[in-house]
Amino acid sequence: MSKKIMILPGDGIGPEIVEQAVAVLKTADEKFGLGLEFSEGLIGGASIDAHGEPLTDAELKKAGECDAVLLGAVGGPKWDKLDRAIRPEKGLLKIRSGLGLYANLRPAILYPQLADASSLKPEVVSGLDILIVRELTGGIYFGEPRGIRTLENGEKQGFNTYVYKESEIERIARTAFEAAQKRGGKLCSVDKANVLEVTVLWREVLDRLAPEYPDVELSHMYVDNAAMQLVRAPKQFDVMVTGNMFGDILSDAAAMLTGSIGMLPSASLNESGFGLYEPCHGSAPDIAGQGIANPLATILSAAMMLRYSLDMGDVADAIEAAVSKVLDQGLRTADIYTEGCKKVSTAEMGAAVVAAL
Ligand SMILES: NC(=O)c1ccc[n+]([C@@H]2O[C@H](COP(=O)([O-])OP(=O)(O)OC[C@H]3O[C@@H](n4cnc5c(N)ncnc54)[C@H](O)[C@@H]3O)[C@@H](O)[C@H]2O)c1
Ligand SMILES: CC(C)[C@H](C(=O)O)[C@@H](O)C(=O)O
Ligand SMILES: [Mg+2]
Repeated sequence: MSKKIMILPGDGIGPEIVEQAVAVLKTADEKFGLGLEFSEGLIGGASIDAHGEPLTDAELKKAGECDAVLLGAVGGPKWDKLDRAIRPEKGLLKIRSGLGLYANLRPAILYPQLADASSLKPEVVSGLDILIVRELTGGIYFGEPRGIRTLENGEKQGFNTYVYKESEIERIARTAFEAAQKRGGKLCSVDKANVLEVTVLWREVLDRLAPEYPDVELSHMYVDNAAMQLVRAPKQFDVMVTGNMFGDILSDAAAMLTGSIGMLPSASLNESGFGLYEPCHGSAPDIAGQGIANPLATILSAAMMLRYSLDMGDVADAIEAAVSKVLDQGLRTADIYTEGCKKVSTAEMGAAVVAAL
């Protein structure tokens, strides 16, 4: 039976990196006979330009009818001056929320070949393998009321609302506990329970569920300390679980431990295992169009797609092994380049992964 994959390249470097990931998927399809079928759609600035909105309802419906979605990135200076309701980023929030993709898995793994490219000393990061589980459809990103209002004295005030229901906390917590069971058995929940009531509730729910997972060692950490610990001694962590905004920030920090944000893939899953797969980075306007972006985070996101949504774990393993092989060959895009290696373009890196596969 064929598997329908919707491709949403988006903006900036999005189309450049997605092209390489699709080439890898097509090669895997030919080699292993996967029966993949591709369709392409618009999101972000590309959709604003074509339809006046960052994601049409028709495109959202099409995405939901596929088996999985692969996305590049959205946003860029061209659309920064638009009314905030039609910013490219709203398209991303609409697809995440519209498809119920509450569980965002962001694995930060250091490939040993990139130890020199990490921001930290090799001995601090060698063997690093962390999974950040980020709640993706709630919290301050979606809480109401929100907006910018004018006060009686004429001054403007911006406001957002940080809310989580117990049920929202419970389902992401279960995702994280189950992930910890399959990995190193350690779960660190990150909050700001010394200040924010919403995260006092977060902590309570995690503690209530903990006895159901006796094989998982649960700890709690305030987000400011967690940011510090991530760059001090990251290997103390196995699985980290946190809300939408803290997860956004901590995953970018974790990215640099692996050498570059261009190495960090992600999966965003709903209750039935349907998923959207995208690199954790953005549209990188500063390097867009130059053919130098690192496509590996997107290629690794495609591997996650095969593993989590299409039940093709063996093929995912083969793609990850191909990525490791090109790193063994010393090939590096500019962001992960270190002396003695061979600097390659986006397309050369993609072609090398295809060849290795
Ligand atoms: N998931 C997404 O679509 C997503 C994520 C983050 C930011 N954004 C959007 O992207 C735009 C730019 O945001 P930003 O500059 O804060 O973050 P960014 O992640 O786009 O870029 C941050 C830095 O990392 C570099 N970088 C990112 N990806 C890279 C790659 N694959 N290879 C090499 N270098 C890479 C960029 O060149 C830049 O210096 C904004 O409009 C933002 O809203 C989108
Ligand atoms: C572009 C933005 C809406 C998005 C987020 O904050 O979730 C991005 O930073 C990410 O990490 O995927
Ligand atoms: Mg982010």
